[in-house]
Amino acid sequence: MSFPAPPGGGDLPERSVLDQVLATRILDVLDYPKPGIVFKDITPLLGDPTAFGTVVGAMAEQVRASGATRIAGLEARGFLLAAPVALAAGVGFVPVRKAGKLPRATYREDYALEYATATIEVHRDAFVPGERVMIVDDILATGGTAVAAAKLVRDAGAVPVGLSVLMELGFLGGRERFAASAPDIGIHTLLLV
Ligand SMILES: O=P(O)(O)OC[C@H]1O[C@H](OP(=O)(O)OP(=O)(O)O)[C@H](O)[C@@H]1O
Ligand SMILES: Nc1ncnc2[nH]cnc12
Repeated sequence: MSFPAPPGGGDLPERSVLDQVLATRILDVLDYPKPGIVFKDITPLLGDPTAFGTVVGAMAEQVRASGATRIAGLEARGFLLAAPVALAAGVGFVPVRKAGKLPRATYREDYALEYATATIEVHRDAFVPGERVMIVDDILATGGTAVAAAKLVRDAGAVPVGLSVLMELGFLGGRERFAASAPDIGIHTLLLV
């Protein structure tokens, strides 16, 4: 399978399918949302059913291999991947939402990410006690979001067995930060930059 280069992109060198997704369907946007940030825009990927399907299929395979029975998807961009991955893997989906969006009793966690601070919540009864959960997001950057999500899953009585992300920004140290806080949770990354 191969992906056409974007307009003006020229010929691509020989690459794996996932590397082609990175090269052609995820765009760098400079100085967004703040000066100095290189924002990874995944909207071209979402608009291409072949690329989107490749990513969802690969992440669903990680879920099956992990034995997870539920996916915790992180608002907002994480939802775009986590919901189709949950369906493809045949497991349930639990939304981890930004503060104030869930209607019933929640656990909540404050955190800092690459360019902001935020609070996320999950319903207190979202999981079957002790069930295995895969956390799914689009990007692992500083790791602040992922660390907070793993804590919430534990607070809610489940067992986070993996973190699955489309892309990891290695230079921001999220993997190391996540591993320091949750050494028992495997990190699955499709694309490392
Ligand atoms: O590793 P970190 O430094 O924590 O950054 C990663 C997070 O940043 C983005 O979420 P954000 O809340 O900015 O945006 P969204 O609402 O569009 O998903 C992204 O979707 C990850 O959840
Ligand atoms: N550089 C970045 N691009 C897109 N999403 C992000 N979330 C945190 N850092 C990001």
